[in-house]
Amino acid sequence: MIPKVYIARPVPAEVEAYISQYCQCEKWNGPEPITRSQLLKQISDADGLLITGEKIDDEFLDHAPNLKAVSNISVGYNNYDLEAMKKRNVIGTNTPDVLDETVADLALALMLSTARRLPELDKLVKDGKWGSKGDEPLFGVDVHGKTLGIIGMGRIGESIARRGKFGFNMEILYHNRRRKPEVEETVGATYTTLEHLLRESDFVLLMVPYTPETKKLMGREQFALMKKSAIFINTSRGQTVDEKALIEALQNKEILAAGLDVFDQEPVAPDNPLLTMPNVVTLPHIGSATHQTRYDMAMLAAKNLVAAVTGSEIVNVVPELKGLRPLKE
Ligand SMILES: NC(=O)C1=CN([C@@H]2O[C@H](COP(=O)(O)OP(=O)(O)OC[C@H]3O[C@@H](n4cnc5c(N)ncnc54)[C@H](O)[C@@H]3O)[C@@H](O)[C@H]2O)C=CC1
Ligand SMILES: O=C(O)C(=O)CO
Repeated sequence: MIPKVYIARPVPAEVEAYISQYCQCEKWNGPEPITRSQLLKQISDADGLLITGEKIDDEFLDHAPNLKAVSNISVGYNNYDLEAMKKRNVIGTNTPDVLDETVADLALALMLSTARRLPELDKLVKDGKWGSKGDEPLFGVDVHGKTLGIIGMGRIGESIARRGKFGFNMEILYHNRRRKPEVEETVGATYTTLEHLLRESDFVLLMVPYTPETKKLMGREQFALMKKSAIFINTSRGQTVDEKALIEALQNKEILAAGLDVFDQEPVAPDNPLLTMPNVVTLPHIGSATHQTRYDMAMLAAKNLVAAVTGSEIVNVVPELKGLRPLKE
């Protein structure tokens, strides 16, 4: 039997063609992203699914009794209810490695644009107010030579650390679930406690996955430990931050500024106070969004999916679901 797969997100034609060589494909063609209720109607006979971040939980799996594999076009897989998937023997995959350098570029871009106030000053120039903001000088703060504290020294964290060290001569502190001697060796990074990192860093950058353990990892207490002159960057997931505490820390000038690619609620609510703060640079979750990298991610996700539904060796099963074998029909 040829496996049936449902492609819930737009993918390049080559990616669809690749999947079609092995599977019977259906895909979402709507102009807007597929909604959950629309997706639930499409999956009743699917063996495999290609998605980006849709929640895979008990309710979802109840609608997909044949499902063997879900392939995320993203490295983060906090959308997987791992227990629900384990219970039903549904494999989940993700797309690590191919996006590391692109996301690291974006993290540095966010650091630079927050420190040097690029969006604010870009707007000034375009509004015809070259060089003037009343009496206030248009000065920012340096990035080079400062201390960068990375929370979550994984694949992307390491790519960021290299840029900080070798591109900007920064001192790198890191906090991670486990110590990484290889990064200490290659980048000269120093492993430290979260508290020490927060106290010492000029830039605090969050690059952990979103898990029950990292939920609101940055809260009121953590922001209070940061230097008043420090900049907070979040390129992980919005839920790793207590957003209310971040807003208060900015309002109370406990920290200088923030650069955010991710938010607790996405798309971010139009009345979110972060959107009106000139010292906050906001992006619409575009860490990996270059043509090449999104192509590579989609192709990798397609290969993971095809391997999973055809019973070949799958490259990127997420660690918590390794060892599952799809039930044979
Ligand atoms: N903004 C964006 O567009 C993107 C965001 N991401 C997010 O970044 C995350 C990280 O991606 P990778 O570097 O590929 O993952 P990774 O698994 O290689 O690295 C994550 C690191 O965080 C550490 N960690 C986990 N829990 C921790 C805790 N409680 N305290 C301290 N350290 C902890 C792990 O030990 C690991 O070293 C993804 O899970 C995703 O949520 C990833 C890509 C793009
Ligand atoms: O891959 C991820 O986890 C993202 O957030 C988008 O690339």
